[in-house]
Amino acid sequence: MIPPPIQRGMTVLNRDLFRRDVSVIGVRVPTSLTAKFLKVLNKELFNQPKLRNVVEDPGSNLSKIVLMNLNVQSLDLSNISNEAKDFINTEGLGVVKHSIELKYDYWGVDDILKAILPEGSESPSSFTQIGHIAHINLRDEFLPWKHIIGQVILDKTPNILTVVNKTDIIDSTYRFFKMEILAGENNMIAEVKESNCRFRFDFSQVYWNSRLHTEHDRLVKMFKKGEYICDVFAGVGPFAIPTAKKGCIVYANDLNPMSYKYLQENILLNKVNNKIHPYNLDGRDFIKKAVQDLENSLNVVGETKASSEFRTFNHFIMNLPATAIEFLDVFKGLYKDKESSIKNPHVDLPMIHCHCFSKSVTPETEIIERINSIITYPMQADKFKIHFVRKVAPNKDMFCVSFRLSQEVAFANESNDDIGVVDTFPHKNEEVNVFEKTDEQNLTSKRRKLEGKINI
Ligand SMILES: C[S@@+](CC[C@H](N)C(=O)[O-])C[C@H]1O[C@@H](n2cnc3c(N)ncnc32)[C@H](O)[C@@H]1O
Repeated sequence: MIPPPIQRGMTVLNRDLFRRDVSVIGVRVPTSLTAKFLKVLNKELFNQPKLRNVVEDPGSNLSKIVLMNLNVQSLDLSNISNEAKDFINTEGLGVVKHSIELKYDYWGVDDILKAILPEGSESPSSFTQIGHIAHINLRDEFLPWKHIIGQVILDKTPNILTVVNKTDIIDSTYRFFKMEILAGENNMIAEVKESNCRFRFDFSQVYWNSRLHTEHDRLVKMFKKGEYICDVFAGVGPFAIPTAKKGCIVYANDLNPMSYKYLQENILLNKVNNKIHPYNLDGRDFIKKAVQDLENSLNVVGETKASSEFRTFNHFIMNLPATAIEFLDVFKGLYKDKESSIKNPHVDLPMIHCHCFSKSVTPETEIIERINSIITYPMQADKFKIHFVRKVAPNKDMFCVSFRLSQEVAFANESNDDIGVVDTFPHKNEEVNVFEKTDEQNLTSKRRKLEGKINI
């Protein structure tokens, strides 16, 4: 690939400085002979990405110019193959100089950034796409060029209207990242499609991670139509909504008022309002309330009364990996009032799917120890199924531990009211640093092209 002109020291993107006139040697060939001549040429051909080997001849409409490789620099064609030379001589073809003007549009993100950033830098061009938003995580060394990097990604990526830099500062409660807009529209309301459902949310105020797609699908697949599912840390609904769509009854909760707002919106968007009960509570309060609400609702429809069989959730989902294990104490004595009806061999206590991080070299042992110390009625290691979800940092992995709530824990003679509501983490609302819109016209035309595509 012909590189763009080097522009070290550029701090504001000037696209006009990315012009390059490339001088190419060409052979003027009658149109009728062009195909034959091309067969003779091999290594001699121009062969540059996105550029033609054969161009119009400005001097005649009866002939074409066949462009030679950039190694061929002299009109005497000294370094081309004998076969090609013979063809040219036999047919009496003329040799000309041809000029090609390359502009900013010709090069890709990496080419442009390599020309601007300090020599030897790895191009920081990789990003994750959330709807129309590209988010990158720039290393400190690239921060002086952050707006240029954002603008080049914006210019060269179809469907992207906003580029943000996601910093490592995470809201400790609601788990969303502080981010700043580097280029494009100040519009953080993303729409994405996952598991055949639509999700709309403000990416600067709620948690969303497309890398969890497989984990969302894995658990959703596990649930059977008609089961009762309790999603304790539901976010904007990536477990809850597909689960409801497959015919489960879902109780879904998130403490972040913005997640709750978009969870409700997504429930409507996906037409599952008769299947999901949304809550905006702390996880502990929610678990107690959801268990009670489900029981009341079953009583209303006569299910529990009609049979002496106890019914409750089939599954709890607890995806708050930083602290979910600490919430497991709420299950101690959660069903102690139901002991007589539940101690029926045909009744299963719920499965709990609790996400967590581990930095241990023996994560299984470490995780089980942590869970057992919280539930205080230790369970054997073989009662836990531990699934590796993903690597989140070089020495930190995310797991999902699945286990069935034990009778010892469920009927423990402890009042889980004593546990109280623990606000484990102070809430820190980071402000999103918003920059001026850039290249309004480009964006408007891009948006027009995108219209109809975004509404998935
Ligand atoms: C890691 S996110 C998971 C969201 C969603 N389940 C997913 O898979 O994308 C954890 C969620 O828990 C919520 N959260 C944090 N602390 C909470 C608490 N004490 N009670 C309920 N929700 C909480 C956060 O707002 C966040 O949306």
